[in-house]
Amino acid sequence: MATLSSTHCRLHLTCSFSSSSSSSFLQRVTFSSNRFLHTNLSLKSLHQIPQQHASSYFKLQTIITLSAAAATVAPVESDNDNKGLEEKLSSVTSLKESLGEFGFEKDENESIVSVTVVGASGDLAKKKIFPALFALYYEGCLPKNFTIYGYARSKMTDADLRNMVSKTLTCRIDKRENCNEKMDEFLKRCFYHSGQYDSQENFAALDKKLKEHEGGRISNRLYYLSIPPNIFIDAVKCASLSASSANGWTRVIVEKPFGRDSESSAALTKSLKQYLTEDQIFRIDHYLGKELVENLSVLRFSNLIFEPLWTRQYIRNVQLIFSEDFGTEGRGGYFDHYGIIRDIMQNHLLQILALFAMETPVSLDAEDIRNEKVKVLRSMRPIRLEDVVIGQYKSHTRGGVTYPAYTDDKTVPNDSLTPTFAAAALFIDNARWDGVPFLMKAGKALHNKGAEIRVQFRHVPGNLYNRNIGTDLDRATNELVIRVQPDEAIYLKINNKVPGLGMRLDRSKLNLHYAARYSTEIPDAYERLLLDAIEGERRLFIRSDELDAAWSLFTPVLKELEEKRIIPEYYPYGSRGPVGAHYLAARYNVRWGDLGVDIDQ
Ligand SMILES: NC(=O)C1=CN([C@@H]2O[C@H](COP(=O)(O)OP(=O)(O)OC[C@H]3O[C@@H](n4cnc5c(N)ncnc54)[C@H](OP(=O)(O)O)[C@@H]3O)[C@@H](O)[C@H]2O)C=CC1
Ligand SMILES: O=C1O[C@H](COP(=O)(O)O)[C@@H](O)[C@H](O)[C@H]1O
Repeated sequence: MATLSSTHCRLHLTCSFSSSSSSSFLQRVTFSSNRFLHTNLSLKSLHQIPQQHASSYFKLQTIITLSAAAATVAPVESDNDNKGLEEKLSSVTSLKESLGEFGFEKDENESIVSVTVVGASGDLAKKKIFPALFALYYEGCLPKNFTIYGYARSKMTDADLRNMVSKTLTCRIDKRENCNEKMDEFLKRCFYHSGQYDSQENFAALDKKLKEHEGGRISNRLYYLSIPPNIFIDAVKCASLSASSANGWTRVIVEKPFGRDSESSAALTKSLKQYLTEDQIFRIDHYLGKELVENLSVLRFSNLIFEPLWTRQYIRNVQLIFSEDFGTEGRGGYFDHYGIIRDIMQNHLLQILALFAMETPVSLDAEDIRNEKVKVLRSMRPIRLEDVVIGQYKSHTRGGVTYPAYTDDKTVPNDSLTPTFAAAALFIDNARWDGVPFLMKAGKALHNKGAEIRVQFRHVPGNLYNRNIGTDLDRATNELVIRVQPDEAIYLKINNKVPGLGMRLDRSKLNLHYAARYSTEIPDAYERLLLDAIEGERRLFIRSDELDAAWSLFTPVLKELEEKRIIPEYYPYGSRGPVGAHYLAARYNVRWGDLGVDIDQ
């Protein structure tokens, strides 16, 4: 038995080989990474892997490389085994040849990945995309051959772009070894091309430059649309018609908003599909790239103690909470057209809800997971207007500082009714979740910044310790908190005996505090998602039917709010938001978990 293992960035792969001639060459390939948790592939089944399973060329290539190496080093124990070795080598050869069937290249040196950031002069590109690409480069996660292009209308030279990007690379790893050296290497791979978003000619000029870098190798091209939504289609059309890869893949990351209701979203999808196939479209929801959101399924499906409790029998309510302690500063123009329900709830919080509530997927494959999420979304009860509370922040003076009202933003109309806060009660009408309120709350200009999932469990029936707990049984229910950000943590509130001779109970936490438990830094969501897009992994991107289901849920209530011109409840900048959110929760016998005094220990 020979065992080999290898690491390629996030991939950990072990091949186990049998030296017995009677068994097939590749007894087992144990393929483990943070997404392929455990997959056994036989040599035969390897030929049958659908392309979406073998989600990146790197993974297959690693198998091939290791297979070849293992065949060479496999211990030869008898004459029979010599014959076995010949078979092994011929299998490896045919395996290598079969790469073509998967559409993957044979050698990393023969291909190159170009990432073009469309809208490179903008806020998101500077704040998130370039730093994420650098972090991936620093960690050795980008392919050996890669080029990064910035594309926008602004007139800039390569040097200007590098200068602009270098200012943003004060990223999480800037204090680490060789950071400056790595930054210089990275910046040398960054280039700029100025052009209009609706000019095929300008994109053709980009194509020419990309080809020069590609130098005849297999070209794989990723476009990141970091531009306002009204120009998505122009840019996709031009990139697709004038600057697609001729011999490799072309993928496009599309930023939200994906429309503002069912109709506009369907129209956007239809237009995108004039130029791209669904497989080429990577609709990003960066919350899916956050570490603790990614961990949700692991927590649930790999711990026996959670999954049996994940049902209406034990869970009283689930809360999905997002808050920011700043307003729409600088983004009022965009925000006023969308509002907090479209900005946060319809996408980020709903995606978390779907992941939280889905049934066990058949596998960790992207399609299996997305199938389960769609089922949840399609089982949701239409949202009633009376189950929604909206608010808008008003000016507030504290400690001598005056904080602006939402409508003080010059790009926002004075009479805007756009909600900057919303709370809603949602229900999933299926066997698992029947009657369990899923409460969402999202707001800007609140007293703190954070995102968390709170799971409140039912009371202990016939609790022996009721007398010790007192009258407020709600305070004694268990609560599981998944703090997505900041200061990532997962903790479970339990009742515990205070040490001593008496019988006094208190509430304590079983606390998995990431900063204390793990020394590794948590990667930014954009790093994970960019890497996934490069590797062709679609699990964390939104499929078009998911998007349709999400809009079907929210569009009617959004329309009703707008048609009836519902006045938002005004709340002071920096406060805890409108009191209406408490009444909404109380209607379902729920108390927002983030408002109580949390336990420190
Ligand atoms: N910023 C953020 O935090 C987030 C942004 N997003 C989404 O990402 C995308 C990009 O966001 P962001 O970087 O903030 O956007 P910007 O407003 O900064 O726009 C990006 C670039 O697009 C070009 N541009 C801007 N307005 C127009 C216009 N009307 N017509 C043509 N070109 C224009 C500009 O480049 P030039 O003039 O050089 O061509 C600008 O630098 C948007 O879809 C946004 O909704 C999503 C989540 C968070
Ligand atoms: O998509 C968006 O997300 C940000 C919040 O993202 P986070 O990762 O910083 O929590 C929000 O500010 C913005 O309005 C919204 O468009």
